[in-house]
Amino acid sequence: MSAALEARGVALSFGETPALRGADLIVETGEIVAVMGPSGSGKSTLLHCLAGILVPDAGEIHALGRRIDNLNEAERSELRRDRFGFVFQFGQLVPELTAEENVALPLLLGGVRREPALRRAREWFGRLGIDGLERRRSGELSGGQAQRVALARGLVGEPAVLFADEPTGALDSFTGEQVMDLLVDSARRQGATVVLVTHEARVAAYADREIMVRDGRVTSPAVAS
Ligand SMILES: Nc1ncnc2c1ncn2[C@@H]1O[C@H](COP(=O)(O)OP(=O)(O)OP(=O)(O)O)[C@@H](O)[C@H]1O
Repeated sequence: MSAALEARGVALSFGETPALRGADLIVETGEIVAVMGPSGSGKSTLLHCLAGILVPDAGEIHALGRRIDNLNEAERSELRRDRFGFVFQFGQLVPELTAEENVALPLLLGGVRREPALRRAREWFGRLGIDGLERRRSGELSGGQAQRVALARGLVGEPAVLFADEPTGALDSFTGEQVMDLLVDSARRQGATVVLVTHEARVAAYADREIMVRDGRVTSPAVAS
């Protein structure tokens, strides 16, 4: 296996608050890694650094065979748009858009024309068990339905890496497990690498490997054994 993502000695502070203090991590291609650890330990900050959203103060980030921490904002934004997918805790759908437009959004931003983008978006509704909801707006969806729409949006562009930050955090346990089943199944089907931040052991159990972040460092195990 080759590495999809690597953090080397990554440090980042928010003002006086150190969030990461020398985090090391290697995620292999196609691997599903759960990032666990106490509240405030730096899990989300690590995900944001690996995804090129935040730039570390020190250390290096490598993604998909290139160093990314020294790219400029436009280059990182292009990388995120073209190669990464994202799912967040509260779905963060655009309320003015229909569900299918939300799913199509990464394709539209990537330059795909509206009709083919919507066609590809619609394919996901059957796949994720939410057909019939294509024209609804986010205010007309249940939490579980909205999170499936968000998952479809994260995967529609066939990203090399899916970043999921507490994707089930706002869901009851049954709905959360349904969303995790779909996330893992779809990611494996696409061969996507997944970085999953969660504080729930039940959710982490879906991953190939669990890593622990404490006080801004990866304490166990930073590399697949
Ligand atoms: N935008 C920000 N501005 C200031 N401090 C921040 C910011 N984001 C994170 N921090 C601080 O950085 C540290 C790490 O935060 P981070 O969100 O990465 O932790 P976490 O492990 O994901 O926590 P949780 O499980 O509670 O979401 C915390 O001390 C947090 O307060």
